[in-house]
Amino acid sequence: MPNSFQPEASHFIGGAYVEDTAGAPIEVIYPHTGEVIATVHAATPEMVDRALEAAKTAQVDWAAMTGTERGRVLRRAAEIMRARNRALSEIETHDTGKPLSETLVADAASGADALEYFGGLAGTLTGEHIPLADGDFVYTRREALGVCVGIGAWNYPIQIASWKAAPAMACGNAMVFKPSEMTPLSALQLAEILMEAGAPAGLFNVVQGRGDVGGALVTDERVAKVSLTGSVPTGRKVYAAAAEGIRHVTMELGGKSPILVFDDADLENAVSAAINGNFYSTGQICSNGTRVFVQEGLYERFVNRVAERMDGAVIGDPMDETTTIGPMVSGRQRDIVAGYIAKGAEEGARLVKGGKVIEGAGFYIEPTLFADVTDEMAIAREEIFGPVMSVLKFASEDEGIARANATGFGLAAGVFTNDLTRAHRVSAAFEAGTCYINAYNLTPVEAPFGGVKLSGVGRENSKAAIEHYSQIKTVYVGMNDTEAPF
Ligand SMILES: NC(=O)c1ccc[n+]([C@@H]2O[C@H](COP(=O)([O-])OP(=O)(O)OC[C@H]3O[C@@H](n4cnc5c(N)ncnc54)[C@H](O)[C@@H]3O)[C@@H](O)[C@H]2O)c1
Repeated sequence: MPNSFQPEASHFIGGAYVEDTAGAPIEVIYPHTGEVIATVHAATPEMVDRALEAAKTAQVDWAAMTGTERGRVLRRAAEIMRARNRALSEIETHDTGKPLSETLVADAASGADALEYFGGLAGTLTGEHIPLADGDFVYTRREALGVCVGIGAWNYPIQIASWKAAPAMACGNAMVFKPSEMTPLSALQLAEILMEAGAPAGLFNVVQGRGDVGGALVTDERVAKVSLTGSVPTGRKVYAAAAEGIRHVTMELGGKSPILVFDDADLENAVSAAINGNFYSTGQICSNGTRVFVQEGLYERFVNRVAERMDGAVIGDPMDETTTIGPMVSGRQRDIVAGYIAKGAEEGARLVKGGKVIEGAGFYIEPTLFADVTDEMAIAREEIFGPVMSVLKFASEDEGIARANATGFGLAAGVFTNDLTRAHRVSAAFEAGTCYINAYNLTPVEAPFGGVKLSGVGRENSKAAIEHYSQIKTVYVGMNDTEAPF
């Protein structure tokens, strides 16, 4: 068993690794081999309490620093993260099974972007001055919320941790982060990096555990804000639990996003986007465009071309840098996907390519293409979170938009067309938080990211995230005598 992935201890609290073996063990499985590569322990109530207390204490002095000083720490952390990109990517590949060809460019690299971006923004955060009658005025102070809780999903562990921690810390908050129990390793690395970059002990803490540990964090009275990345069912629970204490929330939840490909689209670009938007990270991406609506005139050519291009997928050892499709994160997730594939075939979709579980120790399944999918089929309605593309046929623009929006989700949407006005008209009509024109699934830190409808509330990345990690205090200044009726 490779033991280089065993962390020094399960949790990172108050600036140091902390172990408490009284918590239930959680095995970390390498999805390529099914081997246990590390074991951590779920946080006991005592660990949760210590982490929240450490965050509460650290937050006071951190918020008193200038934004420029806070930003310096974040930008230093970004540099350390970039310098360690390969080691962090190898951890992420072993934790998630995602190929190294991806983790080298999309995980810690994106986390570093967030630290750098919000590090740069920290010094610019200000309130405003509002002049009133007779010399009175109001000024506003942009203040931190306090202790924030971050809860992560397993598909982009260090990216999710960084996307939450960076804006939180830029605004003067402290954080307790709970990674997904499937992928507990890399958030500990982020905690180490932040300490090395000069963050005070207790500013960013990591506790391990399952939903019960998440639940304990969400309802603690020391917590001002909860940011969750996860599924809609978990989102409902966490949002409701946070509401009890009137806590701020950001909910980054699931999706079933549409891509509309019109007859006049550039075929190769649309096919590339559909491949990226369904098979990158073996399909385990919230904003994937899993319902690909293709206009009648291009439909057969599109389906054939996707199938041809799928022959170029390199499935296998995720540590081999030529691999483009790794295993699913777990046997359970692979079985869920296999179940959807069986249902798709049963419900009459045309299986064009793939569809089979790849037998062996790892959790592999073939990238799968279904054509002739209809709106009522389970594969067109439910989030699969695996490498399954559904292609549906449409005729008119109005029909395409109506069907694209006929879902409870609203995370992302894409349109491929060379008609300039149609591209903008369709984007305006999409019920989605992020829309793409002749592109798909790019998430630069400068752009707001988040969902509408069941896909969530709040935005990550960009200046918009600042609104979700700070609050405005109004200070009214009287410059005149105070009048009273008696
Ligand atoms: N919108 C986004 O930015 C985004 C990004 C990645 C993944 N996702 C979504 O995440 C899902 C896949 O991730 P997952 O399977 O890890 O999600 P999940 O909902 O099962 O778990 C997410 C996290 O919530 C925790 N949790 C579970 N129950 C809880 C409770 N009652 N209280 C507090 N915390 C609790 C889990 O331990 C985990 O850390 C998909 O639906 C995907 O679309 C969304």
